[in-house]
Amino acid sequence: MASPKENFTPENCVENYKSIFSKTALSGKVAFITGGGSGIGFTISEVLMRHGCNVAIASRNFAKLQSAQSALQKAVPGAECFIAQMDVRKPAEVKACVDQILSKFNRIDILVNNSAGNFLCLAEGLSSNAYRNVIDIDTVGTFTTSKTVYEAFFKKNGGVIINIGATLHVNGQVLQCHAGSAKAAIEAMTKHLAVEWGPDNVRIVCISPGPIADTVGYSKLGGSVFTEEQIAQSIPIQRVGRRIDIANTVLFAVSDAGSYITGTNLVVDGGAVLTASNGMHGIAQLLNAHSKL
Ligand SMILES: CC/C=C\C/C=C\C/C=C\C/C=C\C/C=C\C/C=C\C=C\C(=O)SCCNC(=O)CCNC(=O)[C@H](O)C(C)(C)COP(=O)(O)OP(=O)(O)OC[C@H]1O[C@@H](n2cnc3c(N)ncnc32)[C@H](O)[C@@H]1OP(=O)(O)O
Ligand SMILES: NC(=O)C1=CN([C@@H]2O[C@H](COP(=O)(O)OP(=O)(O)OC[C@H]3O[C@@H](n4cnc5c(N)ncnc54)[C@H](OP(=O)(O)O)[C@@H]3O)[C@@H](O)[C@H]2O)C=CC1
Repeated sequence: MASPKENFTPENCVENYKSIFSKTALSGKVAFITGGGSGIGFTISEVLMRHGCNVAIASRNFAKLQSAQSALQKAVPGAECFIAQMDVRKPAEVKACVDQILSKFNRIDILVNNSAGNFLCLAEGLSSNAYRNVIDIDTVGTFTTSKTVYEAFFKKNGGVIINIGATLHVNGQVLQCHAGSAKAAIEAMTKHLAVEWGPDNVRIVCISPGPIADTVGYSKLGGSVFTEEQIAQSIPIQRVGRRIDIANTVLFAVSDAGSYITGTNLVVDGGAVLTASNGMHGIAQLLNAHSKL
């Protein structure tokens, strides 16, 4: 079976990227990727650029965005990467960021709501502030950014919104009450917005990854405790996900090939959610040994 176990260059880009799509599939388009300076968001940005799309990436850490921009421009000189600092929890910063992107490119065709925060914690040990903070970043941040882009551009011109979800809420994953609740709401929001904004030619698609190696999420949520082989054994496809798996799915969903897809959730996890271990005692005891992971 073909495995996209790609190698990364020192700049974290995909080495010898082989596209299944035409390299001009997204020519002339502009994508706004929140949290595009690292992990899954970085590879989504790279893959969209490799198909002719200019991108804008934004998050809190400007130095991280600068180094991502320089790596992306080096790997894909034919497309432009614009960076802006913003916190998705602050509507004024999101609005200023969208205004900057529109003054730079005059358009936004694709929004990827990828920014998120997470950690492992039993509900019993979670403060209300910690729960609220994750909901603020993931769920409210997704709503604020979607609404801001809709009002500023999509309402008149149409567009595609990709919400990066997760499968945590499907089985009530232990240690994930905060993030599972946040991602469940994102999945629901995807349907509500698809219904309301469909007539304006706006599609909204949720893409929910399983465990994705080489990411902050993976190492924070158990990937640094269990080996890749241990995690792979529990997944029907027998390997952990790679960033490219999610980036290629985003490419498909935003391309013309995905033009009739809206209001749905694409789970991209090799079947992991079907067989994921979720025992309070096994996982919680092991991981609780690493308090505040
Ligand atoms: C799912 C796995 C379950 C079990 C594992 C078992 C086996 C699995 C094996 C492998 C798994 C491999 C992969 C996982 C699979 C799926 C993952 C699915 C979803 C992933 C979702 C993600 O979002 S990943 C993205 C990860 N990236 C980040 O988190 C980067 C951004 N993060 C941050 O900025 C911070 O971490 C933050 C979220 C805390 C936000 O920072 P900030 O706004 O500065 O917040 P603070 O002021 O620091 O804190 C606010 C309150 O939160 C409390 N807090 C903070 N950290 C913790 C912690 N670790 N534990 C408990 N509470 C915490 C903090 O104390 C504050 O509350 P107060 O009451 O004190 O004010
Ligand atoms: N990794 C995995 O296995 C899985 C990941 N996911 C999802 O994939 C997405 C990417 O995760 P991953 O690549 O692992 O992790 P990263 O930590 O690399 O990505 C999260 C990004 O969000 C940004 N961010 C965090 N808080 C804010 C904020 N308040 N405002 C703006 N941006 C913010 C971060 O940048 P900065 O710090 O500069 O703000 C960072 O670039 C997330 O939505 C996550 O929930 C879902 C399932 C599995």
